[in-house]
Amino acid sequence: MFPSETRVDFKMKTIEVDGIKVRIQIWDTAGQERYQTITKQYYRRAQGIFLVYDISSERSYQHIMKWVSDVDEYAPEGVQKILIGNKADEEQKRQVGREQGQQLAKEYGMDFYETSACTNLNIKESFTRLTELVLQAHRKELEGLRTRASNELALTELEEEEGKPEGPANSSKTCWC
Ligand SMILES: Nc1nc2c(ncn2[C@@H]2O[C@H](COP(=O)(O)OP(=O)(O)OP(=O)(O)O)[C@@H](O)[C@H]2O)c(=O)[nH]1
Repeated sequence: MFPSETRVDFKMKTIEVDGIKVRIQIWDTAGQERYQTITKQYYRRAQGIFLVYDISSERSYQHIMKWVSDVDEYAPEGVQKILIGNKADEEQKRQVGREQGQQLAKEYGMDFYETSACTNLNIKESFTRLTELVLQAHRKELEGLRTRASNELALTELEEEEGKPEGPANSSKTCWC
C-alpha cells in the first residue's frame, strides 16, 4: 500500500510465458510533471517499461521523447522498453496515426502496440511481450556471467598448473628409492 500522494500504483500479476509462470510486479507511475521527482525513483529498479501515449492526444505522443530521455537517465542500462499507443478504441478522436507510433518505436528500437484498456485490445499481448523481453535479457546476462565465471576458472586452473613444480622429472628428484 502507498499513501495517495506518492502517485504510484502497484499490482502483482502472474502470467505464463513459454510455459513458465512468471510473477510480475507492475508499477504505474503518475504522468504529471509535478510528480516526476518521486516517480523517477521507481525507474531505478525497473526491468521493463511501457512508454504510453494516448492516440487521441498529439501532445501525449510528443511527450514520449521526454519519457525516453528520463528512462535513459534513470533506469538501469539493460531495461526493456515497449511503446504503447493507448485508447485505440477512440478511433473517432484519433490524433496520432498508427504509422507515427510505429515510426517512433522504430527510431528507438522498441516494439510497438496500440492498446485499449476499455476493449482489452493487446493488453495481454503487450504484457507477455515485455515479460518475454525481460526474461531474454535476464538469460543473456546470466549466460554472460556464466561464460565469464568459467573463463576465470579456466584461467585460475591454468595459472595454478603453471605454478606447479614439474611432474615426472621433479618427482624423480624427490624420489627416495
Ligand atoms: N476510451 C478509453 N479510455 C481510457 C483508456 N485507458 C484509460 N482511459 C481513461 O483515461 C482516463 C485516464 O486514465 P488513467 O489510467 O488515470 O491515466 P494515467 O495516464 O494513469 O493518468 P495519470 O496517473 O494521471 O498520469 C480515465 O478516465 C480512463 O478511464 C482506454 O484504453 N480507452
